[in-house]
Amino acid sequence: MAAAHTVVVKVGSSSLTQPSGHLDVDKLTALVGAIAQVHMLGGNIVLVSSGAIAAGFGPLGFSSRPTDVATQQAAASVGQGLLMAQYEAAFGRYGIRVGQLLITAEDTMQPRQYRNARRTMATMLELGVVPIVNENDALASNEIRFGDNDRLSALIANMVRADALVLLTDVDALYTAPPSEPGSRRVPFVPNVTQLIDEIRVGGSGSGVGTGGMVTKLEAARMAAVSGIPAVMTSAANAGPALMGDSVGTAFAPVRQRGSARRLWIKFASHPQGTLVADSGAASAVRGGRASLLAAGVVEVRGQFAAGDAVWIDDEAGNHLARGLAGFDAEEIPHMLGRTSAQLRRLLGEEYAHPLVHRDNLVLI
Ligand SMILES: Nc1ncnc2c1ncn2[C@@H]1O[C@H](COP(=O)(O)OP(=O)(O)O)[C@@H](O)[C@H]1O
Ligand SMILES: N[C@@H](CCC(=O)OP(=O)(O)O)C(=O)O
Repeated sequence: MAAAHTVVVKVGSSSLTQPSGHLDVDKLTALVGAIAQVHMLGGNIVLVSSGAIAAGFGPLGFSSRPTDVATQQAAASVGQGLLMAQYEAAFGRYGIRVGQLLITAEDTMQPRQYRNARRTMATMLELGVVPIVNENDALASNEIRFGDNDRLSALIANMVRADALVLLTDVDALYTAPPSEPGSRRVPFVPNVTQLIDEIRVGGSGSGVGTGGMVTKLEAARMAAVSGIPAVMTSAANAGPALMGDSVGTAFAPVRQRGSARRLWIKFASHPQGTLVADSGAASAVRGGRASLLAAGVVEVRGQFAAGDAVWIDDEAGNHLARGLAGFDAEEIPHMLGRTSAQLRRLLGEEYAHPLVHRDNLVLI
């Protein structure tokens, strides 16, 4: 961490607000102080900040976080402005400019939006601006929204080629079980987060304002790890020591070289809307990696989905082999099953002579 040049810091709702649903300006100011210190030492920081919904519901007169999506979106629209006003003022005391980026899950997968977001953030960093990122809650549709910002922060870390990801929350570390359970123990280091799962029991949010709890934080750590990015998870109160490289919280080692953000999204963040069942030949081709799923090797299609939606690819025994983005709507696929590309071209036309899932859009489980 001490050697990292570009760091993505994610802070959760519970670390920025009071339980009443109003922004806790002292907490926000303390966080900004820690980030400003790194910035003044020449480090690049991208801040992924939650808190729009939590900051918006109190001023709108609600006594607790709304549960329906439309009201959450309205609360986020109110809260996002309040949040940015506080960040502008707090960073302004150090002479640091901030800029807002509101991103949807689609932006992290569509190549053009992805490139634009990456270029904008790179330019902001060159200009000495601290980008402050949140999910575009007002626009994100229910089926595809992240909801929490943990996984979004891992995708942003991948996007800006960060050297480290810092997840700040209301608990000081990962524990062997939800910390409210007696006997749960602190876990200081996770050498391979992709293999962790059996010994650690994780639960949802404990705060009433956060979303996702430890489940999505571990997913974010896993996404970072397979992108070659180390992660640290600790409480927002430990932001300063964590950014300075002190051993606080839980450190997650990277397990692999950097991969593409699009494939990370498909593997960890997409919501499959249906299933394509592969015959034994297609199943072994998919398992082997780098193969597209052709209609000739698919025996069944289940579910309602449109071209571009995520689907499971299963074998005939019902095992999940992979996730991918469908190349066609579910209704189009029954006419295509079992046919080769040449047959599809002849019978249905050139636009059908394509894989059901292209290998660039297919990720093994
Ligand atoms: N094994 C675990 N170790 C640590 N915290 C856990 C664990 N399982 C569940 N949690 C809960 O996850 C919460 C943090 O998630 P969340 O409330 O979504 O925070 P944020 O708003 O920062 O994203 C903690 O307060 C804790 O109650
Ligand atoms: N984009 C939402 C994030 C929702 C949320 O609660 O996230 P988190 O606190 O990171 O679990 C917001 O700003 O309110």
